[in-house]
Amino acid sequence: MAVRRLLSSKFLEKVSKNYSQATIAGFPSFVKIVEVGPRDGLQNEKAIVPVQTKIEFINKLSEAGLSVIEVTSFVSPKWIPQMADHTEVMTGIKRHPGVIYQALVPNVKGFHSAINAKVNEIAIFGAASESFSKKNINCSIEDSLKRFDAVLEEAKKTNTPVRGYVSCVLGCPYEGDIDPEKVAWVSKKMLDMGCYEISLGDTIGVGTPGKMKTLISTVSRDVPIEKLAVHCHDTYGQAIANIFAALQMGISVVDSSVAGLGGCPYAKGASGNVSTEDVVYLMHGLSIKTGVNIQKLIEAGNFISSAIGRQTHSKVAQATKSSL
Ligand SMILES: CC(C)(COP(=O)([O-])OP(=O)([O-])OC[C@H]1O[C@@H](n2cnc3c(N)ncnc32)[C@H](O)[C@@H]1OP(=O)([O-])[O-])[C@@H](O)C(=O)NCCC(=O)NCCSC(=O)C[C@@](C)(O)CC(=O)[O-]
Repeated sequence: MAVRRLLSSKFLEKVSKNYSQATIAGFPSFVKIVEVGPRDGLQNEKAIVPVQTKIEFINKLSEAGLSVIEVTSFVSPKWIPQMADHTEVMTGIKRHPGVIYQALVPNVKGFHSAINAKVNEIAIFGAASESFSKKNINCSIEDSLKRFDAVLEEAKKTNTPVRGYVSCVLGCPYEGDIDPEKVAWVSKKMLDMGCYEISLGDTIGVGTPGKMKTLISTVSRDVPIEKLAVHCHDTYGQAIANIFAALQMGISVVDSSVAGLGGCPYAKGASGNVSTEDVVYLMHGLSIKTGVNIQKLIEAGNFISSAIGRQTHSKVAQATKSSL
């Protein structure tokens, strides 16, 4: 009975209300969550998710109070068929004031399509591993940087903010360990091109907290800590621990995917991102503000999980369900 009470939604509310208390020393007072579920979460789904389902899903995420939502990607439909409906989805969603609706863009062609669909921001995506770069975007790291430079030049003309992703920061499915210095080098290049934020992607979720701390201390010598974000997949169950370690290092931007959806089609075996519900629960438990309503977030996660016929990977959503 006591356990059921602990897991009840009232308990969730209580944890969420904790964040009105004083911030715990050493942690940020606010963490920006970048919700990547509609893009990273769905891109790997074999069955095409109907446009209306995606739109309803994104509208629910907006209602949950997320301030940044990665809606889709303007990539080649031959490479990622699930994102071929990018324009319909981007133009079909209800825009909430103050919410940034972002999309992934690999090249200038994608940039123009994204701008025509009225994205607020774009994200370019590179890697710290040569092999992964070739598999994912069909070019070397050096060539990818030239492509990104061209995108950044276009973005300046329209004052479009650009975020940068670096994949394989804690390991690569093809090369194994990746030198943190290489991650720092690619991150600095993207920053110098004009990216306002660099998201460090543990694409295959192999990192552990000690490695995360070494990575952040290396990269933050070249990129200011306030411009860094972490993007953790949960393949080995380390994502929440890695995010906690990142917070201790001063990180205050975290990418996550509601219901723990996702995986990269060019990183075999990689599971979904850390679930947003679990991240929000962690933050609120640490008295860190997120602006997210956890109940509405869980509803959005349950909605998409049932629409695509999958169990949620969020421990918080599972606990809430089992207590009902
Ligand atoms: C980069 C390319 C395009 C190069 O692909 P390519 O084949 O080398 O490109 P291309 O320039 O030779 O063009 C080939 C065809 O694609 C078309 N094309 C070319 N560009 C576009 C575009 N923007 N939109 C629509 N169509 C496009 C182009 O028009 C042409 O069409 P065709 O003449 O054959 O009919 C391709 O490799 C690609 O689209 N890759 C995307 C891969 C991807 O989306 N991966 C998943 C996202 S990354 C990720 O998940 C990791 C992350 C970000 O979450 C962080 C982490 O976890 O680590």
